[in-house]
Amino acid sequence: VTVEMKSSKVAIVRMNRPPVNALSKDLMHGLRRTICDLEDNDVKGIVLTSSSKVFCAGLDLAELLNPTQEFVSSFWKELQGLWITLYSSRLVTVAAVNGAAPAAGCMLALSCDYRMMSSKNVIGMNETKFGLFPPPWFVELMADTVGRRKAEMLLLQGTLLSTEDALACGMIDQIVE
Ligand SMILES: CCCCCCC/C=C/C(=O)SCCNC(=O)CCNC(=O)[C@H](O)C(C)(C)COP(=O)(O)OP(=O)(O)OC[C@H]1O[C@@H](n2cnc3c(N)ncnc32)[C@H](O)[C@@H]1OP(=O)(O)O
Repeated sequence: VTVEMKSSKVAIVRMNRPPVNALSKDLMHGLRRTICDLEDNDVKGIVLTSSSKVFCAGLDLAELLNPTQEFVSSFWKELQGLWITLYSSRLVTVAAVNGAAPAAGCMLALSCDYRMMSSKNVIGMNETKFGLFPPPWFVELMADTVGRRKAEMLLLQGTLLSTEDALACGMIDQIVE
């Protein structure tokens, strides 16, 4: 995770785990620590974005291949901790979605106060496409953002929306070129 101060009050927080910013346990820990440190330093707002062409590919599936019970438990704790920290942060949080944002990548964006997204990208929770279902708090985030029925349809079908369709249903707030 890298931090660039745009002024004394606004920080650009970039996920920097090539090639796709898959959320490993370490990346989630680093993100959470970064947000907490900025909160402690009188910063007012952050822009969460990526240093590569993918915003965030969601959870690191490689780390979740044949894990021990202990690892799954600590991974889950880190995931929940990151969500709680970002969602409940006192900072003004803006997601600048500058690449694909599937599954937990979408969760990060929906946990922010405002979402802008570049065109020709995709965002959504596609877990059902590979036999998983998003955790309940992912579901609630989506329902709070786009409405319950729309969320049910998107989540059941594991739909990834284009930037334009995401704007049309309110999943994002602005398209930025
Ligand atoms: C503790 C239990 C938790 C249960 C939770 C259930 C909820 C699950 C939430 C999730 O987030 S699951 C993850 C879902 N993510 C996806 O479906 C995204 C999959 N990836 C893609 O669609 C694409 O990679 C991309 C993000 C659109 C980028 O495409 P691009 O063409 O730019 O790159 P690729 O050539 O596809 O990938 C490059 C490289 O990265 C590896 N990779 C991609 N995604 C992941 C990932 N999520 N985890 C780990 N690794 C990933 C991909 O395999 C390639 O690797 P190499 O072949 O180069 O080694």
